[in-house]
Amino acid sequence: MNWDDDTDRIVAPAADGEDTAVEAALRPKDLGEFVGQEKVRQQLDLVLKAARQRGATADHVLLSGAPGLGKTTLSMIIAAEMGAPIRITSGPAIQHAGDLAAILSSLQEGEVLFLDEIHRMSRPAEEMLYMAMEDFRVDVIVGKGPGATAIPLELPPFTLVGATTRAGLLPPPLRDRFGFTGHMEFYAPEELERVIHRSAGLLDVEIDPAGAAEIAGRSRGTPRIANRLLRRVRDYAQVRADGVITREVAATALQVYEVDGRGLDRLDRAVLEALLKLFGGGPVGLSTLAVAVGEERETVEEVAEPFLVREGLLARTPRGRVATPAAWAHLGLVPPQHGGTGSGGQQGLFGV
Ligand SMILES: Nc1ncnc2c1ncn2[C@@H]1O[C@H](COP(=O)(O)OP(=O)(O)OP(=O)(O)O)[C@@H](O)[C@H]1O
Ligand SMILES: [Mg+2]
Repeated sequence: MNWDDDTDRIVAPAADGEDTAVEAALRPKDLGEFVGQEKVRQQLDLVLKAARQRGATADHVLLSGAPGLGKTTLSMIIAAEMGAPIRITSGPAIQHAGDLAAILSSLQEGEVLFLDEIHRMSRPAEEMLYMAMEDFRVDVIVGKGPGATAIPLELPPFTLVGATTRAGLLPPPLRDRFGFTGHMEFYAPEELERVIHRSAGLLDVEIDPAGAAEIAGRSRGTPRIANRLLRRVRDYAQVRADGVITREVAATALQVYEVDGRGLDRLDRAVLEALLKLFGGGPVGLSTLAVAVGEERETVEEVAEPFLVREGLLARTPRGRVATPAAWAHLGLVPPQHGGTGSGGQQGLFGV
């Protein structure tokens, strides 16, 4: 398996081709259907209601958060709640200021412009966006060199919804031009259970509460992963069981896909096992750890570690990677005793 392409993993947070095809059908259509994110939902509800009452276009909204938490979904909900059309584009698609000018000048009044991956826009486009957001105006440059002139072009009021997985990468002048910023958090297991029940209903698959809880616990706080695991469990339930997703069906199915009870996959477990069994829990350098699992440094650092750190299973320290007590417990191993000879570290090294 090619781990460098993160999308090969069943627990990858980014969308794969199948997700893209299915997600449209599973997307909540209004704020009421949108599960969890209570704070963002309440705040956004106020922003949108107030704008509607005033008969005005809603303020620009920035949504930040990890992949698969619902940024695209929420942008579509914003448009739906405002009864406005939505235009979808992304930072990487806008390389020249002219690309952006063309989009902006064709917007209708009140339209929502969704700019995904806004942190990946080119600099000149970004600067044009500042003026468009603040003054609803762009300067179209005609001609080149000293003879070039800027022709101001009025824009109808619109709502920019920007999405980013890396809010920290946005230049402050851009961040400041959003009237509201919503930070999307990872979802609690109970919230993911609600996502799973809802999706199961839409996919017409029978699932009991324990089955939903089992999938939720392995979904890494991410609705996209919950929906993906649900689809794989559904396949298993259909082929190997009587079609109903129970706790046992979910657990067995996800074992087949090597997703453990806490949502770790094969790579995550390989990293943890190497850290515990070969290096007594660390500290060990990233490069050494990567060699031990036969992976690139970057793969370990960018693909496996973030979730392990978030789960409190692994810590990054100045001296190297260290396993936490929770890591030993998760793999059912006993940490080495400090001090004595023939310690657990030795046992870890040669024993297993
Ligand atoms: N709060 C939610 N309630 C129900 N389903 C959700 C929720 N958030 C996300 N989903 C589901 O998860 C899937 C992924 O969501 P979405 O595409 O909006 O994520 P994203 O944040 O835009 O991800 P990316 O950063 O990769 O673009 C969608 O199919 C949607 O159905
Ligand atoms: Mg998205």
